[in-house]
Amino acid sequence: MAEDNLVHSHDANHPANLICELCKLFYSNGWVTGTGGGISVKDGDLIYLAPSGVQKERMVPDNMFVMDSKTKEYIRRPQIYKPSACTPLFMAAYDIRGAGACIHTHSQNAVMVSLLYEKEFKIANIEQIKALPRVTSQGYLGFYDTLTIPIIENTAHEEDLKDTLERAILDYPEATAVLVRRHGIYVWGESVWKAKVYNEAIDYLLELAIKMRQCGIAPDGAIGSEKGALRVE
Ligand SMILES: CSCCC(=O)C(=O)COP(=O)(O)O
Ligand SMILES: [Zn+2]
Repeated sequence: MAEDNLVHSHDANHPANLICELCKLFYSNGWVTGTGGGISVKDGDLIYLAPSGVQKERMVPDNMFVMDSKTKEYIRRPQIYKPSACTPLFMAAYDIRGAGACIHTHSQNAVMVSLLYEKEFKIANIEQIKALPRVTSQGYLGFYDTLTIPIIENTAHEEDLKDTLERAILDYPEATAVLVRRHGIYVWGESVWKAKVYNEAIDYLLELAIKMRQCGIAPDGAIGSEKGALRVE
């Protein structure tokens, strides 16, 4: 294919190589098993997308789709595959937030939290929150800040999440992620590495919140509110 030079590179940081490397890592964390989930990367005007319905940990750069972000047309399109069903959702993060990469996982922590909370997930006063951006202003959240992630309802088909995901992105300008009930999470960032770190930090906080609730501790409670829960004096 004439456009193969768009995905063939010896540079480990080339988007086509990064998508394959990161999907292996995400697979080992249980985030993209059974073909679900994935990652898209934007490089200048080019958007790199994985194929749909494939084992994400076994992909090679040659499998990648490349879209022109301005015309929204594919300039590389492997014939034996369809592009990821997450493409319209990744586009929402690029078009509305100017993201540099967007990750979708089927993390069980994300699914579990979506079952425990109604409209939004909140957690406060935990050190790991400091890995997450303020988004509407420079810098990162502080230890005493509250992280809020909206939750949208799932749909029968991934692409049909587009309108509600876009609504949530607009309604929660400080969010860098959206949870999808009974499904997983979308996390984006200014660059591929920031998106990766945000996704890791959020998953840590989701897992922690589940454990806190199991112990009767409110994840968004004030410091000291845990004293009534379990503490043995
Ligand atoms: C078991 S995967 C169901 C579809 C889905 O939720 C998903 O994330 C698949 O994305 P793909 O990139 O394979 O179209
Ligand atoms: Zn999915």
